[in-house]
Amino acid sequence: MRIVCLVKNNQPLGATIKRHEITGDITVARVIHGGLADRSGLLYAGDKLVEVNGVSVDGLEPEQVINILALSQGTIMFKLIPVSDRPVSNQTTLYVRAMADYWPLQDPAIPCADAGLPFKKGEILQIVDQNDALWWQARKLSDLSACAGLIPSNHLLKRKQREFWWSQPFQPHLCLKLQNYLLSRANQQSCYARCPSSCCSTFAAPYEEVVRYQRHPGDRNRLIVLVGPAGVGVNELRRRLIASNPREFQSAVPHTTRVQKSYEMNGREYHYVSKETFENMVYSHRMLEYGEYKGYMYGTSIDAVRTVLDEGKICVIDLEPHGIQIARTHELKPYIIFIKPSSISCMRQTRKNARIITDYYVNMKFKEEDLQEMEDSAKKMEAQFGQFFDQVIVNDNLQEASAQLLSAVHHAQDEPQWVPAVWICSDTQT
Ligand SMILES: Nc1ncnc2c1ncn2[C@@H]1O[C@H](COP(=O)(O)OP(=O)(O)OP(=O)(O)O)[C@@H](O)[C@H]1O
Repeated sequence: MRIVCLVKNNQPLGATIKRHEITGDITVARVIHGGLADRSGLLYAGDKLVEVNGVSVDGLEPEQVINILALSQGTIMFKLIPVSDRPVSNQTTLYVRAMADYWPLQDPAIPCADAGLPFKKGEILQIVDQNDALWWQARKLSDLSACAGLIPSNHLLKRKQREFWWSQPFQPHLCLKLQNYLLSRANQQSCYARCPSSCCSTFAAPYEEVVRYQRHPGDRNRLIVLVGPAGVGVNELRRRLIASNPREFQSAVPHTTRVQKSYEMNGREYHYVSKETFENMVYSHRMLEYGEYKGYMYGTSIDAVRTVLDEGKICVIDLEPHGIQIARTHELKPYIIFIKPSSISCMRQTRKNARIITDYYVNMKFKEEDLQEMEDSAKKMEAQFGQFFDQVIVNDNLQEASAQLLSAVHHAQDEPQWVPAVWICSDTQT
């Protein structure tokens, strides 16, 4: 038997308790890393509680013991039987990117909601304890000095996603996308990204292991991918970036099956290929995205991106969000920048003289519904793909957005970044 005294001082105890399934004893279920109990070094997972502040826990429910603990101020005295085999901590710290949001206060299954760590998709988490198959302990990268919190394990979060998915009304999944090889993404016909499992990624891993990556000056540049709703200014920003220094920045030359015009040069405006060649490229997964317009195929190939990168330049392309997963490879190491519209009231001012290309009109003024559609589409993109965005630029003032883009592109090449561990650890492409 051991007596343990902890001074609470309005902070949580930093431990959870449970009833042992076989013996019915109240035991310490887990000690939260960095919390009061952990820092004291006096409480361990598996310790059997006998008394709390002189009250026997025999026959009490865990909730009743928690109530006693919650009401205690100042010093808490535990009488306990120490666990015979203290867990040896041989865990390696792991960093992951959250691919889903998590709100502990809305999760009835969490052992202690107050000990939960809420997070949003895209946030980097430091996993400090995976001893429990269902509940891991983690900190946010943005607050590593804080005490850890409980998060659902990979397995558990996946199960939750699956349950949530089944509880939703059926919605047919369309992998149809708009495109911009010709005039505009807004006037496109059918266009497709290769549809990997990610496109139907309802059950994709909820956490992605990441590592810190610093590109060496001799390495290839990272591919820069711009994503945004039609009309937001992706093309304008890309054009301005390339025009600012064409020796440094370049776009990938698309492929097409349409006939070359007299003033065009093969490999400059497009790579002109036969339908058969184009289809072969699609089937051999060499297209990042492709589409059909007026009976001809258009697409951006991985080879075209590689050509730019091999010249030592920074390749800047725009992709529909469904194409992000295809571009996310060990070879291309894409840095994804989301171009976000500013508020509708701001756009009414800034887009007064701007022109949009629609299904029927080229160079048409933005109407109120175009701005609304842009805002709605941006929200959907963020909700579905926000976890992949390395940077978000609000395109309000064009000059400022261009300057931010330039700085983001250099940041991507020169500063250390969190990237998927498989890009670095594996020799194979992912
Ligand atoms: N910040 C801005 N302020 C004012 N006008 C802008 C701004 N950003 C873009 N524009 C203008 O808005 C129009 C649409 O931009 P852009 O063609 O780049 O859109 P997009 O995102 O590429 O969409 P799409 O592929 O449908 O054309 C263009 O006339 C462009 O000059």
